[in-house]
Amino acid sequence: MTSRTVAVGIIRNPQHEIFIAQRPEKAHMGGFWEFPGGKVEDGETPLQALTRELHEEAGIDVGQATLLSTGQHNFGDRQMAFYFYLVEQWKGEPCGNEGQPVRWCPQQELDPEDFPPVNAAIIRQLKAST
Ligand SMILES: Nc1nc2c([nH]c(=O)n2[C@H]2C[C@H](O)[C@@H](COP(=O)(O)OP(=O)(O)OP(=O)(O)O)O2)c(=O)[nH]1
Ligand SMILES: [Mg+2]
Repeated sequence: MTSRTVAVGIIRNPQHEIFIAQRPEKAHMGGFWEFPGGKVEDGETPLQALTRELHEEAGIDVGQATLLSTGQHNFGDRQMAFYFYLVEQWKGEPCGNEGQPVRWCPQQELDPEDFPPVNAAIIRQLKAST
């Protein structure tokens, strides 16, 4: 079974809205909403991958990122480890840099059902932290 590490950015503004993007229909977990991010490449740390992915996908330069939690998910055909970072400082205006649908969602309105299964725990954690 293949095993990958994924770095994910929870981009949160001062109004406690979170920037989310919709995965392309044909991608793995297609159609679900996600926190921008992607796979850690050989030779990268998760934080380096986060910075690269948020530049590519959301058009921002990460200032500071705090590791909130990690998670593991067995998707049946693949095993993945996740690093969920909270990003509250960045340069630029987050956008769908790859043409993907994006929106700002109030933290308390995040619905785990809109996201891949591994996101449920971190969404619960965010909502509990107000
Ligand atoms: N970015 C992101 N990926 C997630 C989340 N939840 C979740 O299960 N995933 C899964 C979907 C994908 O299988 C994997 C992320 O890989 P990706 O498809 O974004 O990879 P990437 O940006 O490096 O893109 P690519 O080069 O492989 O096309 O993690 C999430 O909240 N954000
Ligand atoms: Mg990605």
